[in-house]
Amino acid sequence: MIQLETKVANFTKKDITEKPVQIHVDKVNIYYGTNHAVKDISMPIHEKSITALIGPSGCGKSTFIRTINRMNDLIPSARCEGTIEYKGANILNPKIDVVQLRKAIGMVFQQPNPFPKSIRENIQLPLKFAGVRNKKELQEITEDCLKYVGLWDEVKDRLDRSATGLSGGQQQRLCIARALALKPQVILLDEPTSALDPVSSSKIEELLLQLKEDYTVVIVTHNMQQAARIADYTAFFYQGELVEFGFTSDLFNHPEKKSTADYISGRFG
Ligand SMILES: Nc1ncnc2c1ncn2[C@@H]1O[C@H](COP(=O)(O)OP(=O)(O)OP(=O)(O)O)[C@@H](O)[C@H]1O
Repeated sequence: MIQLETKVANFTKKDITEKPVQIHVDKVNIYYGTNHAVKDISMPIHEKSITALIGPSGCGKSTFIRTINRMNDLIPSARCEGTIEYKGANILNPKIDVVQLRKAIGMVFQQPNPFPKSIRENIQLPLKFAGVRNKKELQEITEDCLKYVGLWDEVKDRLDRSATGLSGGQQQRLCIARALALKPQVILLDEPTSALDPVSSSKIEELLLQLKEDYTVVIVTHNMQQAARIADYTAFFYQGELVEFGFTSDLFNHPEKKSTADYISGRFG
């Protein structure tokens, strides 16, 4: 049992109004060929909350988060078993409409990956692909999403310039805006700030706290202070297993497992 000196989160357990579970993960196993990368994971993902996935390199965090919107389908050797129940269906069912799934469950990656197109096209191309044709509607959604991520004032005069001319932090906020344009319910973020400077990272953290008012957020992070600052729930992964899951304040202040305590106190990882 360890006590961190720093205040790990700006809430206590009793301040959280626990939201309903939106995604039920049950006995999920993921393999790359014979490598059993994720082992028998079961956990809830609560709606309009931030759930952080932490753990040392190679413990399966990215593999697991990618499975929630079937991004692992793109890896030929990947195979997944178990149930991830969302809206009454199993996300892992091969018959599920993956395009619809990825609209509902968007993803943002470690390296900002805007399309090498204009800022406007970054928001509007996925919308056009999804069938939105009305110019006024396209313009409104573009403005709303860029405002939501706090980018509108910075880019409104250069919407037709290349997105690759933006700073890393701006690009990452654009990628979040692009995901929001498709009106998702859930946003998955795989180490969204690890390639950014501290000021840009802090803006993204503020944005994530704002996002959870309207969206369910799942984030992989190597930065334990970040998990402690923003997450309502934290899951500690180690060697492919989910060692501990709980309220962030409990997990950081009163970890139940020795390996959790060792990891969050920096004794390994
Ligand atoms: N595309 C892939 N093909 C084959 N094996 C993979 C692939 N991606 C990950 N793995 C393997 O799956 C296991 C878990 O890796 P994963 O990247 O999910 O861990 P992680 O916790 O996200 O690590 P990191 O924090 O370094 O990103 C590792 O053994 C890794 O080598």
